[in-house]
Amino acid sequence: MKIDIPTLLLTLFAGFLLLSLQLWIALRGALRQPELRTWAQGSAAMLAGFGMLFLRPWTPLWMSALVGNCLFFLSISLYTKAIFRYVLDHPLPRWYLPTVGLFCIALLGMQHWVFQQRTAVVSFMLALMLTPATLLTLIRGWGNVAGAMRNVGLMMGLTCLAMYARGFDASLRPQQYAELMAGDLGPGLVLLLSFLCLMGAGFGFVLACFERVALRMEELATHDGLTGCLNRVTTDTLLAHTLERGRREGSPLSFCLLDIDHFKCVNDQFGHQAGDMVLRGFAQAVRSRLRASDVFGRMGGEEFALVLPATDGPGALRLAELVRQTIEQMALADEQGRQIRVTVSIGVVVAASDSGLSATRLYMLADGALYRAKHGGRNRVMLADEASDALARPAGTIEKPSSETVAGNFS
Ligand SMILES: Nc1nc2c(ncn2[C@@H]2O[C@H](COP(=O)(O)OP(=O)(O)OP(=O)(O)O)[C@@H](O)[C@H]2O)c(=O)[nH]1
Repeated sequence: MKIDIPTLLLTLFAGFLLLSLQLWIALRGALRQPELRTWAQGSAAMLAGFGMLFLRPWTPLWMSALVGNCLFFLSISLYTKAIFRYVLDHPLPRWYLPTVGLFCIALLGMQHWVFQQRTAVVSFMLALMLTPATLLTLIRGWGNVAGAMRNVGLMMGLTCLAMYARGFDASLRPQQYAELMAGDLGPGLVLLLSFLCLMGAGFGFVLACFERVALRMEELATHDGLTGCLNRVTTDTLLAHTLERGRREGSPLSFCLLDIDHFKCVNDQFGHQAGDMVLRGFAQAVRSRLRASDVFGRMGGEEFALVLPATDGPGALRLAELVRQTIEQMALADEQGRQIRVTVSIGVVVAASDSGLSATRLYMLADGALYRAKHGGRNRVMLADEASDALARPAGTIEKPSSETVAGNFS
């Protein structure tokens, strides 16, 4: 059974036209991502390549074979560039474009070869050009980036396999590829499969870009952009959730409020950017002391919170003290190399599984303990006391003991 090659080319042309249209729509919408733009350019080149091949009966051979294949090479290069950007955030490897250039020059020398030989070599060239991006997507992109990239990797892998297969088949059974406008069923299907998979990779890439945007938006909605900690809303939600869960499972929960001491002085003395750097360093240092199940959130400004599931009083106090010491020992430097040191005050509250304390009440108690820690000289950990910390401190009532000098915090 024979397959009519122009029909096949027309089908692929229509498919890539649809893909280009999708990409164009995606690019005009909220998805203005450079990688997607590069992929769209690749698809436009692919479309033009198919156009050239389709026009083969009516154009000189050099135009369809040379220009058409060069357009395919350009298209694969652009796809590869998009993948490298997406997965590694790197440009193309230095050797890549010179190699493609060599392939284009080789095409010039192949103009007088018989069709079968050219088919074999061009198939190998296309497969080789696609291999780095395929391997990159399968190896590096598999676990690290959006799940849709797995589909892209699989589709590109199938394209590569189909193109290598076509190359080998055309070398071993050249008679099957003798006719320009009609192919045997097997080779025709392999050709169709290779480009359909490439088209599938394109749709997968659009999805992967959407998925990455969605992940970023989710990250922005739940995390603090400066420190990478959870934001207040998420921390509050997780506190209520963990409290309820502890109650059901009969395990205690501890909640800590952490407030960097004299943080205003850091901003005043070293500048706001250094202040931001301290907040990031602080978050990183605290995080290094936590278990995976602990919740660490930024409640606003220089105030942070820890939700410690299945942690009793001694455990929470031990961790809080460890955090306090870690921050006390943390040495950061601003851009001019000036050393910045900060300390932290921590209020801790423990909710036994049968305590009936609400999340709001826990927050008030921890805040009261934090107030006592500040009032008692800062750089210390205080455990909440239901009797004395029953009422949250009025806002802005932390007094700086007169014996304390701000400069003592810095060196
Ligand atoms: N650099 C920087 N500063 C911030 C940020 N958020 C809040 N601040 C500053 O943090 C400071 C908090 O000051 P205060 O509430 O007086 O507290 P403090 O100076 O740490 O004093 P105590 O808590 O009493 O030890 C203010 O100067 C805020 O402008 C931020 O994201 N970046």
